[in-house]
Amino acid sequence: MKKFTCVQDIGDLKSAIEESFVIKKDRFKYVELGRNKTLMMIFFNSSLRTRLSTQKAALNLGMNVMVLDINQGAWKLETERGVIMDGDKPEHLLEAIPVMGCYCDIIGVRSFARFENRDFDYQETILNQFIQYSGRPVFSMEAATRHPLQSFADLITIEEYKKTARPKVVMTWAPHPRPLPQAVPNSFAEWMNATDYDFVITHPEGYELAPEFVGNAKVEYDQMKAFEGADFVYAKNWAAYAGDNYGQILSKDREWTVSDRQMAVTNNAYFMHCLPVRRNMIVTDEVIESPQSIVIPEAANREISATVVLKRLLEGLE
Ligand SMILES: CCC[C@H](NC(=O)CCC(=O)O)C(=O)O
Ligand SMILES: NC(=O)OP(=O)(O)O
Repeated sequence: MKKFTCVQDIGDLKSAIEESFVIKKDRFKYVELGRNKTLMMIFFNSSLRTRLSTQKAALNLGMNVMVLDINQGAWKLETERGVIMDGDKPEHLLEAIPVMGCYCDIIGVRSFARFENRDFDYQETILNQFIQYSGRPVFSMEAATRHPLQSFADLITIEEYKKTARPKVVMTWAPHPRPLPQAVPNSFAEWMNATDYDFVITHPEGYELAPEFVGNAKVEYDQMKAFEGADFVYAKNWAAYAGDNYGQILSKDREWTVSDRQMAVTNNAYFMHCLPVRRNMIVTDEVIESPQSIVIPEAANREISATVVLKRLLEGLE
C-alpha cells in the first residue's frame, strides 16, 4: 500500500477485517517489520484518539515515532501557492513538506476542512500536497473529506458486535454548538456502502452529504422512522455541505439528540460515536452510559485499524 486516504486504498474489505482480527489477537506479531523505520505524525488540528492510537500502532510494529503539532512550535505555514509572503507566515508548506519527508519513512497527516472554500476542502488540497511533495507514503489521520482510520475501526467494531450477517446500520445527524466537518460522516458512509449492510442516513433537510459519499444509502428525514429496527446507531454532527450553506449550522434542534426515546424503537441497537462527543447535545448521558453503548471498544479498535494500515504501508516500502 502506497497511501491510505479512502476505503479503496485498503483493498478487499473481507481480508482487511480478517487481518485486523489476527492483529487483535497478537498486536506485536509484526514487531520486527518497523525496526529503524520512522513514522512522522503531523497535526494541523487537535486529537486524542488518533494521536495515541496511531503512536501505539507504530510501537506495536517496532517503529520510531515523531509528532509535530503545526500550530504549536512550528513556523506558521502559508498553504496557498502564488501568495506574496509578506505577512505573518515565514514558511510555505511547499518547502516544509519535503523537509519533513527527509526525516521519516511514513507520514500521517491531520488537516480538517477549513470551510473557507468548498473546492479547496473537497479537492483535499493539503493532504494531496503531502502526497505529491513529501516523497513518502502518506496516510490520513482525518483530512477535509474523510477519516478512514476511524471508519476502518468502526467497521471492525460492527463486525465484532453484529448479530446478523447484514445488520441495519443507521447514521444519524445530531445537534452541536459548532459547525463540524463532514469528514467522519462522509467516510463512514463510504465504508458502509462498501459492505452489504442495510445502511440508512438520517438528518434534517439541508444537511445532505455530497452525493459521492451518500452513494446507494437510503436517506430518511424522519429520524424515528430511520431508527426502526436498527442494529447499530452511529451518531455524528456535521455542518451543511450543499450550496451556499457550506460550513453552516442550519439547525440545533435538540429533538435530534439521541435519547432513550429513539433507541426504544430500535432492535436493541448498539450506540456508536467516533468521540469526542458533546454529551446531551449529540447523545444523552443515559444512552452513552447504557450497556448498548460501545463507544469505548470502538475507540480501542483505532489501535487495530492503525496497526493494519501501518503494517501495509511498511510492506509497501521499497
Ligand atoms: C474525530 C472527530 C473530529 C472532529 N470533532 C471535532 O472537531 C469536535 C470539536 C468540538 O466538539 O468542539 C470532527 O467532527 O470531525
Ligand atoms: N475519533 C477521533 O479521531 O478522535 P480524536 O479527534 O481525539 O483523534
